[in-house]
Amino acid sequence: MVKIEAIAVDIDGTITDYTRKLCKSSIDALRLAEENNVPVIIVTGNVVNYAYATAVLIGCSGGVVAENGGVVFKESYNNDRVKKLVSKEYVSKAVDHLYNKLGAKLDSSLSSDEEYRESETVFYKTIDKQIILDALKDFEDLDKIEIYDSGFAIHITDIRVNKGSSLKFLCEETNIDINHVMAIGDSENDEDFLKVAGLKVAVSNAEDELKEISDYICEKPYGDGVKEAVEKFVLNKG
Ligand SMILES: O=C(O)COP(=O)(O)O
Ligand SMILES: [Mg+2]
Repeated sequence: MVKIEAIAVDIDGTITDYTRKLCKSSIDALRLAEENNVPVIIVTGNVVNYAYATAVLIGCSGGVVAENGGVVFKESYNNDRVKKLVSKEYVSKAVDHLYNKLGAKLDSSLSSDEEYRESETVFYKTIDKQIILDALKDFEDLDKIEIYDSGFAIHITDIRVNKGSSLKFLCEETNIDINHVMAIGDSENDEDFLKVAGLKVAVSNAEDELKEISDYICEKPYGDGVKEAVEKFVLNKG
């Protein structure tokens, strides 16, 4: 069994419940990991300031991958702590295309944190993903973007980055061997970072596609699943 030297963990649906409330069990488990010198990296589709606050409030020291890989944050970057890894050029073009096709009905679904998003655009699931996919069928740069359904929202991101490529980048910058990272997630936007990590874990509420690529599927959902994985693979309690 590979020795776990860091944990990479998703936020929504993994350390939170389905209403996005943080699970106490995951807070306790991740703090215990940190106390055992296993840093925790937050890997999320949320914006960097939201992810940063989550990391600080829990006590995670490993840095942050935000916006599905578009932005990373690490304390040790000193004056350059937040790094934007891709431009919003193609995403913005895609969003213009969507507005041209679908008009004002998109407005009510646009995520309220859009003004903070550096590299992607997010719509609430009040609009159907299929409507977005259909409207983008004739978008000229369709091969430059990716559409994810995180289970909580629909993300339009740049194909050049994902949670996996940016986790790798962050690990290289901070001298963490990715083969010794345990990655935990719940949804389709987590596949890329589970794939690059040494140990791939899905919480029990995860979608089937993620479970299929995982080394371990938790018996428990959400934060209780995170606790289960930390106890089993980091604290070696079973
Ligand atoms: O931003 C979302 O829609 C979900 O966020 P997550 O990647 O932390 O689950
Ligand atoms: Mg999630």
